[in-house]
Amino acid sequence: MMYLTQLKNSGDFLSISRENEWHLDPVAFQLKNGTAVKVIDTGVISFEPLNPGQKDIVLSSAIHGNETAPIEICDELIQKIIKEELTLTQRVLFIYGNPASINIEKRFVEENLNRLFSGAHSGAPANNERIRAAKLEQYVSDFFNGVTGERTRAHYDLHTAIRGSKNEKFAVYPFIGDAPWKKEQLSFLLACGVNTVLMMKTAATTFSYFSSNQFGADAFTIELGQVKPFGHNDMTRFAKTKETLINLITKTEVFYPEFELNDFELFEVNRAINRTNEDFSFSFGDDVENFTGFTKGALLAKDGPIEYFAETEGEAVIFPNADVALGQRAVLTVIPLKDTHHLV
Ligand SMILES: O=C(O)CCC(=O)N[C@@H](CCC(=O)O)C(=O)O
Ligand SMILES: [Zn+2]
Repeated sequence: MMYLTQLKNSGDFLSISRENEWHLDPVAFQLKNGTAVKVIDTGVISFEPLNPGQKDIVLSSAIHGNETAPIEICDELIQKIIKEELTLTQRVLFIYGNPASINIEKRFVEENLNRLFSGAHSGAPANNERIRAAKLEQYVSDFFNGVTGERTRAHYDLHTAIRGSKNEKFAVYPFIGDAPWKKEQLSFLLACGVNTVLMMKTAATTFSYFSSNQFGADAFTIELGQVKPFGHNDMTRFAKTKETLINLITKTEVFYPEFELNDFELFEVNRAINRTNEDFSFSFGDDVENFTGFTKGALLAKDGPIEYFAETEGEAVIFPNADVALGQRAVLTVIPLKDTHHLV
C-alpha cells in the first residue's frame, strides 16, 4: 500500500486524507502495543485495542471543511495513537468528513454534508457529498455493529460556528423522542468546556442525529468556537476538550464531577426558520453573535414576502446564515429550557 509507510512513520492521516480527497484504498495493521488500526477510506480510520473497554466512540470533524480547530484536535490524537504516545482502552472511529472541502477551505464543495444523513443523500442526482454521506453512514454502522455484548455508544461530531457566540462552546442534543437527556453526558460536555446545550425537538438530517436515532448513541454536534483558518486557532481554548477526549479514549472509566443544573445553560429550540426565497435577509448584521436575544415583536428575518418577528421576549438566534440553499434552515431560535425534569 502506497501510503502505509508514510502513515506508520508520521501518523499523519490528515495529510494522507487530504491528498486522496474522495477515496483511499483500505489497509489494516497492528501497533506494537497490540492496537488494531484499520484505514477504512479517506478520512476514516478505526483503532481497536487488544482488550477494549465497553465504549464504542466515534469522533468526527471536517463534516464542514473550514472548521479547522476540531480537525487539529483529531489530527493530534490520531498521530499520538499511531506513535504510541497514547494508549487506547476503547474502540474509536475517527472521521474527517469532507477532505476535499478542507482543501478548498470551504464549508462544503457542492452540498452541505450535514444535511444529507438518515437517507437524505438519496433522491436527488448524486454528487460527491451525497455519495460520501451514504458511505459514512455505512462506516458508522459497521463500527457500531462490529462488536457484540454490552456496549455504550457515543458519537461526538466536532464543529466550529461561522459567527461569534455569547456562549463560546455549545452542543446540540439531537431529538431523542420521549427518552430522557443524560446528566452523565452533560457532565462530559462540561468537562470539555461546554456548558450550553440546545435540546432539539424534531428529527434532523445531521450526522449526530443519525447516530443517535439509528444506533442509540449518545451523540452531539459540538460547537467548540468560531471558524478560523489553519494556524489561526488559539489551541489553548481547546485544551479542556482535548484532555477530556483523551481521558475518554484512554481510560477504562471516567468520573465527572456530580451534575449540577446551575453549571449549565440549557435551551430548547423554539423554531427553525427556513429560507424559501432567493430574497432572504436578516434584520441584523454578520457581527450579531449566536445566542443574541431579541425583544418580543422585533423583526428577525424577511423571506421574500414573509416577515418573521420574535415570538417571545429574549428569543435568541443560533446559526443565522442567509446563504443556505433554498428550503434549508437559515436560523434556529432558542428559549431557555422550560422543563428540566426530563434529565436522568
Ligand atoms: O455557524 C453556523 O452557521 C453553522 C455551524 C454548524 O455547522 N452547525 C451544525 C449544527 C448541526 C446540528 O444542528 O446538530 C450545522 O449547521 O450543520
Ligand atoms: Zn459545522
